[in-house]
Amino acid sequence: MTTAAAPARLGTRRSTMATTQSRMVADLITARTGVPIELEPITSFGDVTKAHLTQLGGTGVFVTALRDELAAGTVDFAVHSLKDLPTAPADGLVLAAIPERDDPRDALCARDGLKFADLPAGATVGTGSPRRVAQLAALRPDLAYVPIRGNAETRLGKVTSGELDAVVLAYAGLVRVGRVDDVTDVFEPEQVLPAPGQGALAVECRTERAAADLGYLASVDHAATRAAVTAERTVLAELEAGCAAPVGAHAQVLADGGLMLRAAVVATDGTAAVRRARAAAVDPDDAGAVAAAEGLGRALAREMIAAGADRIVAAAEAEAQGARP
Ligand SMILES: NCc1[nH]cc(CCC(=O)O)c1CC(=O)O
Repeated sequence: MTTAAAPARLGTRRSTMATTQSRMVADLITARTGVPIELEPITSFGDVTKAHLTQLGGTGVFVTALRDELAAGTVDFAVHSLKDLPTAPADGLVLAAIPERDDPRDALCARDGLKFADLPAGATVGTGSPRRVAQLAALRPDLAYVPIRGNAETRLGKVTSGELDAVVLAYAGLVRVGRVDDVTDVFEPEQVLPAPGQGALAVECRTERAAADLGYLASVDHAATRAAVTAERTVLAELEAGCAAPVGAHAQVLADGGLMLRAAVVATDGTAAVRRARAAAVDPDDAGAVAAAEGLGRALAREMIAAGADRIVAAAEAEAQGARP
């Protein structure tokens, strides 16, 4: 139980990006509610293993350790990168707040200030994301895509050391670790659709506490972000795809209050793709906004499945299974 005097305990992974984003959320909560918060660093299996992400079954590994501490009551709430959260809800836990998202786009960090179009044929591009490889290979099949692991600093080091010509990372993550100056190009969603929920954070706590002593977490929820990421993640869920699947999705609240959702499923070799877009009248401030966003995501996913998207997802998952020891 958190007393009025004792600071609330916020569970966070130890990486620079995780602690920075947790501190961002903690400061926002304190600014809006006056509640003092202290960060409790937690080590996840994903942080200590050298295995490739696809061999670990996706980014769920980063999440499990934080959720164990929430269930045990050793921390009061946790901050995750939303895109790392499995779409299936966790028993006894709830996303009490989804703060306003940062820039969701993917970014290129290349040597010599090079833009994507200027990379020479055969240039090496490092990424651990099948979603990025699939979409980049469709744009530039003449480049060599190299699987990489590690935090943002480790990945950027492969470019400065000359091991790779470029790496691709999320713009939001680069901002949070103070490395936005390494960005040499940014991919618009029309070129490379981000991961569902990319750039957004999620504040998670035990369900019964969200409506009780942790009710103040709702103070940092951002309705337009919640509607957008709900639509994006519903596409992923409906496709029965994991966080490591070659699925991109991005939703935007339109000026007229509608919600425009775009999604793509692209074969990891860039040869086959299903891309669709659909809009719906979703007012983020309306009580039914989340349900309407789910309906939009479900409808778009079913349209994509009818065009063969599930077969591309299944092939990619089989390929990833084949890569796991
Ligand atoms: N698992 C890696 C991860 N999880 C969230 C982000 C980016 C930050 C965000 O999406 O909030 C990253 C790094 C990356 O994709 O470059």
